[in-house]
Amino acid sequence: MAPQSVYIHIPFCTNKCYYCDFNSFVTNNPQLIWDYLDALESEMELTFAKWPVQQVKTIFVGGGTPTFLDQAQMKRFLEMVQKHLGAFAAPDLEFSMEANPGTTDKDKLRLMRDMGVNRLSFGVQSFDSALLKRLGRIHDVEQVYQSIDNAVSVGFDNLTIDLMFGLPDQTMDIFRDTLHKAFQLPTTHFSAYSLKVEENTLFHTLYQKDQLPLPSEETELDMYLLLIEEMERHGYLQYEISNFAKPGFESRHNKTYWLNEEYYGLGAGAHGYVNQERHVNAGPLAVYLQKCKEGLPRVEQFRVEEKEAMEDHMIMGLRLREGVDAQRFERRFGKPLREQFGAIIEEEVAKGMLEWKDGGVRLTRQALPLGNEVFARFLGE
Ligand SMILES: C[S@+](CC[C@H](N)C(=O)[O-])C[C@H]1O[C@@H](n2cnc3c(N)ncnc32)[C@H](O)[C@@H]1O
Ligand SMILES: C[S@@+](CC[C@H](N)C(=O)[O-])C[C@H]1O[C@@H](n2cnc3c(N)ncnc32)[C@H](O)[C@@H]1O
Ligand code: SF4
Repeated sequence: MAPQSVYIHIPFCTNKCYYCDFNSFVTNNPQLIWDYLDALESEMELTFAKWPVQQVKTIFVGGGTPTFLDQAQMKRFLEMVQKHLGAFAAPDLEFSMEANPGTTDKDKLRLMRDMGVNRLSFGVQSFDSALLKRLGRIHDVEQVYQSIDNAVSVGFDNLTIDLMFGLPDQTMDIFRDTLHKAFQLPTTHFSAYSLKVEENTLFHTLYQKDQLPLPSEETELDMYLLLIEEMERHGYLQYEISNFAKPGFESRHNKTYWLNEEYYGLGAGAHGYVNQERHVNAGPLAVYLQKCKEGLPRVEQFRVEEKEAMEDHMIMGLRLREGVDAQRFERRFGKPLREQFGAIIEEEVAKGMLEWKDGGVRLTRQALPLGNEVFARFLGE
């Protein structure tokens, strides 16, 4: 069965945020973007010729900052998506695009909506202007409201917001205020991540010099618990460690990943999972562009053997609040979940980290902040 989800990466940003190590580049050369779009189209052609699309249920355009594209570039990009995927779109296609406050005028948003985008993911991070500056974001709080107003006014009704916590000098009160402001907005979904200090970022340099005043681990945990409590109180159900949705508005694209299903991955640095093989594309722009002239832009590709697929299945699936469904596991691998992982599961159940519920196994509430420790148990056994 061909993948039913497509990820497309747009690796450009106005500025590099101080904490970010995602594959993104700052450029003021429009030609580079046009060249990138040509390369992307050649990757699409080769990919879909080799592994033909049957039906597409989700498309996710991420970055970088997809809305960094100007009106003409956005039009070219969306026409390309239409040309290669339009005929295969499921009637209830979820078509998400990341949008950064400060890069979303009404005309661009209207074009996006007219060309089929039906879900926007706003990178807001915080409703505290000082903190936004501290993060190196290009927008202030006013621009968040403006962007969301623009989106609603051109007809978007499925909006998600990314937030971050555990940020330098962020107090519980600042975070509580951010949540309070977030709940005033017409959103169906939130993602909230605790800051990870990544190598090769300004934050990492500051951290090493002891100049990054992060909240204590205890405060960070309190923020996470506050997040869960407040989301629930406002009707957003926690369906994954970092994700919350009004009922029916879970991200179907991201569920592809958590359910360990296959997806096409296109663009610089994108990863994909097609025909039982995982692959990673070249990240640096020059390499990606060059490789696309010669064929597929992949730098890594490997077949996922059954044992690894089972481990992935656990590690990804346990992120979901519904957990890993035992029947689904058995249907996919022809082997009962208890037979493959029973011993580890029972040990973790005894420790209070996992629990059986509705025919599946999932993290207990107390294990939610400690997921990584549990996931590690399923690796390389
Ligand atoms: C971690 S955020 C979550 C998005 C948002 N919170 C939502 O649910 O709509 C998504 C980011 O992960 C990265 N990403 C997702 N899928 C990817 C893929 N297949 N290949 C490469 N990067 C990917 C991209 O950088 C993208 O901006
Ligand atoms: C790759 S970004 C793309 C979204 C978009 N470019 C933006 O920043 O508005 C996806 C999300 O990952 C989160 N993120 C990025 N770097 C992070 C880090 N070092 N620690 C925690 N979350 C991070 C942010 O919430 C961000 O919105
Ligand atoms: S806008 Fe998003 S992708 Fe770009 S540098 Fe900032 S966090 Fe990273």
